[in-house]
Amino acid sequence: MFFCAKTDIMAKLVSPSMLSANFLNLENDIKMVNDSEADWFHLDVMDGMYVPNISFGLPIVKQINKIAKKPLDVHLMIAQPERYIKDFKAAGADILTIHYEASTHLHRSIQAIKAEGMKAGVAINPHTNVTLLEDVLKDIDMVLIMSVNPGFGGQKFIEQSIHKIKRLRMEIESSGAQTMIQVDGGVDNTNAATLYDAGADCLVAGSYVFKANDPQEAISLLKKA
Ligand SMILES: O=C(CO)[C@@H](O)[C@H](O)COP(=O)(O)O
Ligand SMILES: [Fe+2]
Repeated sequence: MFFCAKTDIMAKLVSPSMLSANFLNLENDIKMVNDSEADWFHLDVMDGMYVPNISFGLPIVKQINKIAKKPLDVHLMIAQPERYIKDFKAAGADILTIHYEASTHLHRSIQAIKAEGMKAGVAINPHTNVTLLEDVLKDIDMVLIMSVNPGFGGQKFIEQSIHKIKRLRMEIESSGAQTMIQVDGGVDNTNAATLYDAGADCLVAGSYVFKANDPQEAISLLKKA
């Protein structure tokens, strides 16, 4: 399943974050995700400016795209993301998520992502109120609620995020938008069911999946939560 509207079917998607994969043997982890119940590949691009960490960029996304058999869900944690929309399309991104806080002309950037034929996502940090997205909700395919501060894997889930998911779900339903809700940061088998119940459609999990003895089983547990 690529995208599905909440109103059609209860979506329970899982997008493993490759930030926690083994970069000495990335091919092995890509194949593991290909053969798992995961829906997408979550690729965290960090620039050391918008967030304090540097992860990977276009060359790695291009390589992953060569063998990934599922959509590439690219989470851009970079300043002025509008500069790279065409490049990430060329690298193979299917869903391109940019940060509300990093975008001066958010509406224009959303249109540019869609004009390239990608699904458009907007991410919000823990301090950003979901109501700020009211005027673009119908224009975007997905809202990514950061449940940790962006920049690193392996952080503790921020409980207030559950309230934000519920509030955003209510806003989406009352506006008639078809926007999906993705939750990213500190997700594991102890909070997955609560997040889906609160209104999440897609869970991102990095360390929970890749530190598990059996990563495919960890993905299945999230799908079944
Ligand atoms: O965007 C980010 C971090 O900025 C995430 O996608 C993390 O990579 C998720 O990692 P875990 O919290 O699941 O370990
Ligand atoms: Fe992410």
